[in-house]
Amino acid sequence: MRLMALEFRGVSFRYNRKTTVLDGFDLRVSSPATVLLGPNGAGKSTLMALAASQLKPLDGTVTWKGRSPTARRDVRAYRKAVAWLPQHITPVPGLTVREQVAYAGWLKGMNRADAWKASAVTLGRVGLDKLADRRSHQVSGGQLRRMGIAGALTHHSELILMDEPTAGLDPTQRKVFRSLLEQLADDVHILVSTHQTEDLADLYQHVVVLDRGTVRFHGTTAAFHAMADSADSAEGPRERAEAAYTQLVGEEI
Ligand SMILES: Nc1ncnc2c1ncn2[C@@H]1O[C@H](COP(=O)(O)OP(=O)(O)OP(=O)(O)O)[C@@H](O)[C@H]1O
Repeated sequence: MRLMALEFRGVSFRYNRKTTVLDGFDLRVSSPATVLLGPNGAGKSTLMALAASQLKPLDGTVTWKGRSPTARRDVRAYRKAVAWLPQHITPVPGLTVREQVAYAGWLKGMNRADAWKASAVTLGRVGLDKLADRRSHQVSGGQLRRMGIAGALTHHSELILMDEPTAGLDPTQRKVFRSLLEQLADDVHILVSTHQTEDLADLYQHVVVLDRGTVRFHGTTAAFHAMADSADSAEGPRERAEAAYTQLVGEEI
């Protein structure tokens, strides 16, 4: 069986001549729930977009279970297995929530009937069954993100990449989303970039800290928190995470 791991090997990427974001970058993420932290401009979104095959490395490879989105024979399987939840989800005009979820399955190669059937189940899983018939442009930001997850579950993604999934959500929506992430961890891998450090240990087994295209820390959440043990102010989980982060990056989240 191929190992469930996302690997960046010798990856280089720049947007233009001046902005090199990654240069010979290596990272291997294999834990089911990993959080990616880093200051603004660290390269988190770029890393996620490369893993989502929205961007192409100038050099090196990105693989999931040994498959690369840039290899012709792998591209379909890779895109089916790896789902991408960008920060801003654009609803397809005119489609209902359920239609859009089924559409996500169809886009990944499912037949219409299977995608439609699966969409009812996955909407239930994300708690949106009551909104299934509502137009997708008439739901809130948090509901849109849950709809995106339902789409990823519909085509049985193995890894869901999420860029700042709780940004801009009110505390109630954030709580709903976090409990959904907790449930997801049972059967799908997640890689989440975030600035929200509260209760990292409840959700993630591993932490990656990225700073200017370099991995400053990669280890268990317990090891990450342990770095803050000597800090006086590190009382609650959030404070401990922030203290650990500050030690690594030298600034607050
Ligand atoms: N489309 C683009 N064109 C040119 N430069 C870009 C583009 N997108 C990002 N960059 C630059 O690439 C670098 C990495 O940006 P990226 O968005 O990946 O960082 P980030 O860690 O996600 O930051 P944030 O937390 O602010 O979202 C930054 O210097 C940024 O200014």
